[in-house]
Amino acid sequence: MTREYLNYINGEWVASKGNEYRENYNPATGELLGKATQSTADDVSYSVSMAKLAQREWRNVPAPKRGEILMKIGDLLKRDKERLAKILTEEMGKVIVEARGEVQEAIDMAYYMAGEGRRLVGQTTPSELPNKHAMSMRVPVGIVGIITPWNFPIAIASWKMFPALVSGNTVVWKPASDTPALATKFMKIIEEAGVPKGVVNLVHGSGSVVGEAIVDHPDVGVVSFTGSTEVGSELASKASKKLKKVSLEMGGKNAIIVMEDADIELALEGILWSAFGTSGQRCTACSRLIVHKSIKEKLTERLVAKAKELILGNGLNEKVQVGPVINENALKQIKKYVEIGKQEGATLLIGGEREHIDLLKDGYYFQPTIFTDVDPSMRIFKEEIFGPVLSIIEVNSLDEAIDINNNTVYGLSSSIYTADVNAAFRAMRDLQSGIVYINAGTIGAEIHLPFGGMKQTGNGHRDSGLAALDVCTEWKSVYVDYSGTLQRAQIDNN
Ligand SMILES: NC(=O)C1=CN([C@@H]2O[C@H](COP(=O)(O)OP(=O)(O)OC[C@H]3O[C@@H](n4cnc5c(N)ncnc54)[C@H](OP(=O)(O)O)[C@@H]3O)[C@@H](O)[C@H]2O)C=CC1
Ligand SMILES: O=C(O)CCC(=O)C(=O)O
Repeated sequence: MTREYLNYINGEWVASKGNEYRENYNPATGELLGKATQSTADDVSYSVSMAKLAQREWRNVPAPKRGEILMKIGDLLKRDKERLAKILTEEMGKVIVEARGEVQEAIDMAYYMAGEGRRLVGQTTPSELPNKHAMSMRVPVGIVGIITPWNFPIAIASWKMFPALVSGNTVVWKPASDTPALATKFMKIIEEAGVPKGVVNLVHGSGSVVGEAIVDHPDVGVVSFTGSTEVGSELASKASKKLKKVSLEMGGKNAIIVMEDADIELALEGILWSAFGTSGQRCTACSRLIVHKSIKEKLTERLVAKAKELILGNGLNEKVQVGPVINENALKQIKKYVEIGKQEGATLLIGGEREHIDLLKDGYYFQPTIFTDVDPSMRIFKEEIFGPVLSIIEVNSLDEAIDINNNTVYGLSSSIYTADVNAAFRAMRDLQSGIVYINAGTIGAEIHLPFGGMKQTGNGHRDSGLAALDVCTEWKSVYVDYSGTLQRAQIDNN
């Protein structure tokens, strides 16, 4: 029997009245997994009204109690970690070990934000006047609209949802159309943890209907989005006309720099997993390798040999290292860029084709692909491909490497391999990206630090870490005058 994924609105599992469904498939095998209800703008409107009602009480639940509920969510995610990881691999394709790692991020985020329930610190300051108290506190914005992508379907949702909940907001969440099964299982855990009805609402459906309705709704105070630059910038311009707060986390064209004094074995591992892990479908994936001329040949040779040995296949098999890409469109998009690279004059060293695996004929596999002789004017150097495609660029100095790293409209993650502490500190200072790694690849962010990028990767906001609270709260400054007399600051009596 085909599984049905329903909306969860005001504590009830319901299908959209529109009565339309979208099927979801296992990208490793082509197997039909289930079908998700396709919601309408009316469903969004109903969920927003329920979220609004629920927020009246939720905002007054003491924050430590809200934190306890998040703690419970963390416990349940931990209990069901293996089941969640399996659903994630089946639906999205990433290999099981990465899926476990992603679920762990949601667990970590739940516990981290649970602790925030006992902090949520504001400031107290001296007043200019006698017998007057001055302080500031965070207050919830109200309703947070969350729109998430398929590549990290539970981690990114947790980065956005848990800060919103602990600070007293309610949520309307639209997951990606390609990952409704995991969203449903996540929502069931939230329900089981005792989150009151209406506090988190899940609405399945397309970006153009459900996503836009969330952005358009006047009662949604914040929209937190991760996905493509095209959709993010479009959505932001609409929302900003309504003076909404928008947090955007979008593309990347991340680079690893390898200097002549680097530990080559270490660098090879970092490059391999940053470029080909998750089939290159991370916004932090490394798609540009900037190598010092003196070691380029040796590094390239070793890298190609290692990439050839990667085992492609169904990520449920523990031995598999690279799973499929998300769908047929992704395959086409990646192949298109391979052809562009060839036409632009880059040299294809390995890969470049769809991979057909005997027993997995309907899976969407793409070979790990490496280009060399790439220059910064090429589209494969500049544009996000979101697949297992790496471009190698040769440099003569650290200055040149940093310039090339920064020569992109994006600014998410950068890395440098070097044994020179001076070079490491210069890179830390000068690389224009929200995340910098020294002697590690471009992937593997931890939840207690801010996650996000500079330039066109985002709009200045961050997921994760304490910075995530800034997205879903406002600052309120409060003055308490207990002098019993009329006193006014900033009136000069002298
Ligand atoms: N920075 C990152 O982490 C990510 C970047 N990307 C980039 O985006 C590209 C495309 O991936 P994709 O997942 O399709 O990204 P999209 O930007 O299309 O989708 C991200 C989310 O936004 C929704 N959405 C789509 N259109 C609208 C709209 N008009 N208004 C509101 N919400 C909308 C999607 O819904 P639906 O699923 O229904 O279309 C999904 O939930 C990738 O190739 C990659 O370059 C993708 C994923 C993550
Ligand atoms: O690799 C990471 O650090 C996180 C990646 C991620 O969240 C993304 O690609 O969307």
